[in-house]
Parts: sequence; structure tokens; C-alpha cells
Amino acid sequence: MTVLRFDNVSKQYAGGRVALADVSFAVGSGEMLFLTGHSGAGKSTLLKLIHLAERPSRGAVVFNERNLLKVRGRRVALHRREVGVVFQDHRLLTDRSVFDNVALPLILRGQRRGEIGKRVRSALERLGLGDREQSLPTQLSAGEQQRVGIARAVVGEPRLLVADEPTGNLDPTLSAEIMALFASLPERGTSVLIASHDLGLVKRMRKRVLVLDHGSLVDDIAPEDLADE
Ligand SMILES: Nc1ncnc2c1ncn2[C@@H]1O[C@H](COP(=O)(O)OP(=O)(O)OP(=O)(O)O)[C@@H](O)[C@H]1O
Repeated sequence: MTVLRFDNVSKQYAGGRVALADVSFAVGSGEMLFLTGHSGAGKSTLLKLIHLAERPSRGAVVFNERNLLKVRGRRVALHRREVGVVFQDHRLLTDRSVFDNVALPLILRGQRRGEIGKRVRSALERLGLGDREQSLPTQLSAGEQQRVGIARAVVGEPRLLVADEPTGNLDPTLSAEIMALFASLPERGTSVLIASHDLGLVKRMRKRVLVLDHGSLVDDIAPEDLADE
């Protein structure tokens, strides 16, 4: 089953810059893949079209068989429940506990307190943060903070997780740890799309790789065709 499809998608920002040009690809349910390319190639733009931070100029982004062009107003929030997002700078609320940060998407959805507690603890446990729920983000290491960001993105069990340079600030050991966490998500039914310009890391993961160059999708590499590190 396909969870996400780009059909001939182009994006031109106001001011005339073409960020994506006629991009087409599909992501299967439970698939994990990478998106790579030089700085300015269009990686962040592509991810923004998926969580509706931006809209395409041409073409269609189809999520769960729904054309996102038709997702407007109140439905944008409903769509975002199905797409978890992880940012490089994780964007945690610094004056709220780890628990509160992870609970936020569920509170916004109006879930019952008992249910929220259960889900948040389970997500924190899975990410090895079970004993940090009352800490403030500033009391955590960079890797722990990034794991809180991932817990917040997966707590609602999204269909798809998109991550924009999620290991950008981390050392190689922590980066590998975070990648292993992402790699465990597909078995829980979440597809994973990660933008990264760290080619070494991307190759080591042995997953499908989409390559952007100046907004065009120039390669779609199967894991078995990746060159050895
Ligand atoms: N809001 C915007 N307005 C105008 N141009 C933009 C905007 N956002 C991005 N761009 C331009 O679109 C192109 C693609 O940018 P994008 O951020 O998607 O690239 P990227 O591959 O994620 O780069 P990086 O690896 O440096 O984050 C760049 O030329 C960028 O300058």
C-alpha cells in the first residue's frame, strides 16, 4: 500500500526561486527512506509540502489516497495528526517538562488524561527516557533532547514520520543511535522519510535513497545498489 505520492510536484517561492521541479515518487506503507542532496536542493521544501507548511505550485501531493490540495482549514490539523515531524533543532518548550512536551500533541487533540499518561510513558520508555519525564529539556544532553523530539513526533502513532536533518547537531555515535530508533518505527506501521546531507550516514543505513539536485529528483537508489562506505 502507498502512504505518500508526489505526482509531478513543482514549488516556486514568491520571488521566483524554483525549489522543486516536477518531482514524482511514492512511499510504501511501513517503508523507511532517505532524501539527500546539496544545500538548497529542496529537501526541506519537499518535507514542508507533506506537513502542509507549504503548498505546491503545480502537481499533487497525495497522502493516504487524499490529495492534500483539498485539505484546508480545520482539516489541516487532522492531517497533521497523521504526520509526525522531527526538526534538527527539535523545538521543545524549554519551560515545560519532558512529559508535558511529549503530551502536547495529545492534549491538543483533547485526549483523556489517563490515555495521555499511558501513551506518553510508553513513548518515553521506548526512547530510553523513562526516568527523565519530570526533567526540563535544558537538563538533558543534546541526544536526549532529540529523543524527546522524536517521542513527541511518534506519541500519536502517525502513519508517516518526516525528519529534517534530525542528527545535524549530534556526534556520530548519537547519530547512529537515533537512526536505529527511526529504523524501528516501520515495524509499528509508521513509514519514515528522513532528509539528511550526511552521505556516510545515509549509506550506512542501507535504505532507499532519493537524491535531489537543484529541485529535481535525479536518482532513486535501491538499498542493494548503494556503494559500500
Ligand atoms: N520561504 C522561502 N522563500 C523563498 N525561497 C525559499 C524559501 N525557502 C526556501 N527557499 C529556497 O528554495 C530552495 C530550496 O530550499 P530548501 O530549504 O528546500 O533546501 P534544502 O535542500 O533543505 O537546503 P539545506 O540542506 O541547506 O537545508 C533554496 O534555493 C532556498 O533558498
